[in-house]
Amino acid sequence: MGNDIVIELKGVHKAFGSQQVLRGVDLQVRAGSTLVIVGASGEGKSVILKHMLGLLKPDRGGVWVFGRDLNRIRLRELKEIRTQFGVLFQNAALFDSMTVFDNVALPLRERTRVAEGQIHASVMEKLALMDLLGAEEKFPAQLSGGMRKRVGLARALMLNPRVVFFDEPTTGLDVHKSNEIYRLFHRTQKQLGYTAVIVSHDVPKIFKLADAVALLAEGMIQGCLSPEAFQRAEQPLIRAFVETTMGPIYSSEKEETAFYEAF
Ligand SMILES: Nc1ncnc2c1ncn2[C@@H]1O[C@H](COP(=O)(O)OP(=O)(O)OP(=O)(O)O)[C@@H](O)[C@H]1O
Repeated sequence: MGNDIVIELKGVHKAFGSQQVLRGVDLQVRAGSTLVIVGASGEGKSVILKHMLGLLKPDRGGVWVFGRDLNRIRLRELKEIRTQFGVLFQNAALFDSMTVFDNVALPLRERTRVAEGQIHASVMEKLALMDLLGAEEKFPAQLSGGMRKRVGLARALMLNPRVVFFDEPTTGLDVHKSNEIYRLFHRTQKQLGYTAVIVSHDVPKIFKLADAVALLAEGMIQGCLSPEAFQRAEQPLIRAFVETTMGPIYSSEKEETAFYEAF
């Protein structure tokens, strides 16, 4: 594994009962890059993320994170690796009974011995980064969907992770709010320099942010290419995916303008 590869899957097979989901997935994630995994619903994109996070074990094949074989490490080491991960899943998974401040402070309180004074400073810094100052005493139910995702992103970035995983981060948001999430993603990635692995249906928008796009189909990665190469690829399954998803690229000129203005 080269020094600049932070995560690698080699020949990963995974079945649930009689359902064979992954049939030999090979994939590499480069340090500091943004990898976007695309593919039809139910193909196993989230299953790939769960292997990277060490939440699922392959039936066959292996997963290496920061050069370490997840099949050969102890739980303590896996937990140590996970402290360098940030995760933003579809529902943002906030605790409803906790304020925004406490939700964002949680990783520091649970996983570190940082003093409350420093926690306050760190939380306020992340809230400012997400344009959330003033919302710290609110509860999740009092927030809009877009704000909830931003709180989730603030929390995911709290421990300054080396890798951040996004599983369909804009599900349920309108165009404006999903552009806002991608704008904040772009800004924080530049500032903090993390590696990003994103599962998304926001094609073709996501191509603007990706360094590499990987198509999962028939249980395998059919190609992991730059967005430009992906859109020109001759490989029949990639071609078919591009043709069905790229259709009319933007539904309106207004939407296109709004997207570009967001950067
Ligand atoms: N823990 C599990 N037990 C049994 N089946 C599972 C489990 N996790 C995933 N699956 C099955 O694996 C398949 C792939 O699921 P996955 O959620 O990875 O798809 P996906 O590509 O992320 O889909 P979507 O784009 O709709 O989110 C599905 O058929 C799902 O039901």
